[in-house]
Amino acid sequence: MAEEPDPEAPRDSSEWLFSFGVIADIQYADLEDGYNFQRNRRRYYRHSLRHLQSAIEEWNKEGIVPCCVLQLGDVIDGYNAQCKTSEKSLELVMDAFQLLQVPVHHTWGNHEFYNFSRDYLTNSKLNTKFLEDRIIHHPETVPSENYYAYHFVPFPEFRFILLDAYDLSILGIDQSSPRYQQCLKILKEHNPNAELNSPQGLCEPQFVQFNGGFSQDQLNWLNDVLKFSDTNQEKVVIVSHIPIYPEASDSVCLAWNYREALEVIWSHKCVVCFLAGHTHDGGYSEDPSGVHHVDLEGVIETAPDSQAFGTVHVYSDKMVLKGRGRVPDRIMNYKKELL
Ligand SMILES: Nc1ccn([C@@H]2O[C@H](COP(=O)(O)OP(=O)(O)OC[C@H](O)CO)[C@@H](O)[C@H]2O)c(=O)n1
Repeated sequence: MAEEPDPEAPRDSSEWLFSFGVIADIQYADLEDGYNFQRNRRRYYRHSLRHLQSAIEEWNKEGIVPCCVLQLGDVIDGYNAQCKTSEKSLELVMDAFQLLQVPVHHTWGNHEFYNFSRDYLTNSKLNTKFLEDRIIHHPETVPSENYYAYHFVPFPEFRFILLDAYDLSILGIDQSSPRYQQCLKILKEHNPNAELNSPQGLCEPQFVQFNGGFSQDQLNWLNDVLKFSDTNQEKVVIVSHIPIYPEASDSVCLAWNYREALEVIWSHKCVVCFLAGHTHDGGYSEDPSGVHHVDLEGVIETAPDSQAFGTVHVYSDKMVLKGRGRVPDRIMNYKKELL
């Protein structure tokens, strides 16, 4: 287990344990290049599939293949819905993932809901809940079926938790449902704009339609899993499409109730890092409690001559993100309570 995965990495006394891959915001569509809403970032809809394929080739070729890949959401672009190519595009992306030698854990982002209903996603290949681990005699750590979240153990004493950042959202749900009405009420209470995607003039600019949040039910479940991890000296990685820490994201691209999620996380010692996508520009910050927040650079806004993915090497005292192309390297030391 002590073999060094990266021959160029500085050698130190820490022991390498395992590695995993990360990739975000592929947003594939068979379309010419376009731009983001502000028209200041180019989007490479067609080339994003090539970027994914080359990431998979590189992961498969790594000396020690990562144990799994975390796909941080927005796998195909919302334009597919307008072009009626949602299923075809999803199939192409899934065919690419099929070539990966290890399991992929899929997170759901806003573009999943532009293309598919929640019910459709639940029955699709983007539902990787079958990869979850159950903790015997701890029913409180079993997630509800009302949201798409689960946890798994890729390596002894490490628990990964996938969160559903659109658990509170008006995307992907039937407009006649009580849940839709409840979420629309929350959104409108914080956003008086006629265009609910617009953050203009908001004191809490994250309250836009293309974001979402975590229900109390999901936060209670997260709290119970983290309590178990604390008790059992586990180290935890949390994965969500939407970021929750303002210093690592722009103020618009945060989860509606990011403060509540932070409160839960900060009441436990076990969390090492929070990995998210959504912002496309990327970001990083270590919060005052020592949790590392990484917002991964999005594939969709990555020029053909660059790349956007990474491999996280997990050691006994830290995690090291080795980024490719636009994704910078990050060293995430464990808090002293975890050593
Ligand atoms: N200020 C804005 C921003 C966006 N919109 C509209 O909202 C929809 C989603 O936007 P889009 O940029 O496609 O969402 P992404 O998930 O790709 O990116 C998230 C962040 O924007 C990245 O910085 C779309 O219909 C936009 O037109 C808006 O109305 N006002």
